[in-house]
Amino acid sequence: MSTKDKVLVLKVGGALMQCEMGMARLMDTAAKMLAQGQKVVLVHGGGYLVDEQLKANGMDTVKLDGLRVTPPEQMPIIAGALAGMSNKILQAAAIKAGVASVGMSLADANLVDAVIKDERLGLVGEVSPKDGSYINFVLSQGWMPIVSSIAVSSEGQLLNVNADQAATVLAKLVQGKLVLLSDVSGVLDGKGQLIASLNRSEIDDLVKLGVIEKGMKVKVEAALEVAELMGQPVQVASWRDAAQLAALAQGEAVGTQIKP
Ligand SMILES: Nc1ncnc2c1ncn2[C@@H]1O[C@H](COP(=O)(O)OP(=O)(O)O)[C@@H](O)[C@H]1O
Ligand SMILES: CC(=O)N[C@@H](CCC(=O)OP(=O)(O)O)C(=O)O
Repeated sequence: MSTKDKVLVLKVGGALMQCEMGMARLMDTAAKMLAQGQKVVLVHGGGYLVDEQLKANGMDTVKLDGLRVTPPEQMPIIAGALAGMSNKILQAAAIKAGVASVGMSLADANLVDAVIKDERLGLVGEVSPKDGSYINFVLSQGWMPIVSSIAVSSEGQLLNVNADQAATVLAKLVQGKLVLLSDVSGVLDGKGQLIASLNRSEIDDLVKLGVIEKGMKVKVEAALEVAELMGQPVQVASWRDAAQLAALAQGEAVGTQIKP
């Protein structure tokens, strides 16, 4: 299978939804890729919107090791911000760029199995791939799935899944190529310089030193899991950087390569 035959699983972080220009550029890039026959799954976060909505409802944000502690009373607001607001803002940007999309979440069509990850985190989900038939059907129609990281357990409980982890599961489900786009150009070293590539032992060292922390720690660990499982590099780059997006559309390596 050539690289282009592989589905591209593109994950964007929540800061994108606050940047009209960033969304327009990203969707133009997606439109170009689709026109070239490249299948794209867009997975999104929305952490900033969740923070805003919790605040507007008088609730606090607590994070543990980059993951949001999710008490039951926050779940409706979190689901609304991610599966509702963020998902539809991105669909609107897609439509504006001429991209036909299907807005969905991890709860759709048996995509994943979801369980509570760790009682200390409340309603945070851990997901594993289950059934790719619906997402593959959507891709076969030339539509772009836009997927939020809200899942539902077999007991019918809504669960909040970190969006980088959601992207890894979808990459496994469609055997795709994973690119994680954030608001930084990649993984940065202690001096703020872009690191071109990282393997497990280098990541462990930088985590121990506290250079890679919070959301970036979750991200590189998610990337490493897919890189090792699928024997291919995962890229961490930025949706803000027009040059990186243009290179991505050409199938070039961008940002930091997380290598098996
Ligand atoms: N070594 C690092 N290099 C780059 N960013 C880092 C690093 N360590 C921590 N970060 C933080 O991680 C953030 C990206 O993670 P996160 O906020 O979860 O992004 P997203 O919402 O795009 O998934 C950066 O904006 C930065 O604040
Ligand atoms: C469990 C957990 O942390 N869930 C995340 C889901 C959204 C997300 O990951 O958004 P970004 O990609 O913008 O960071 C949250 O509630 O913020």
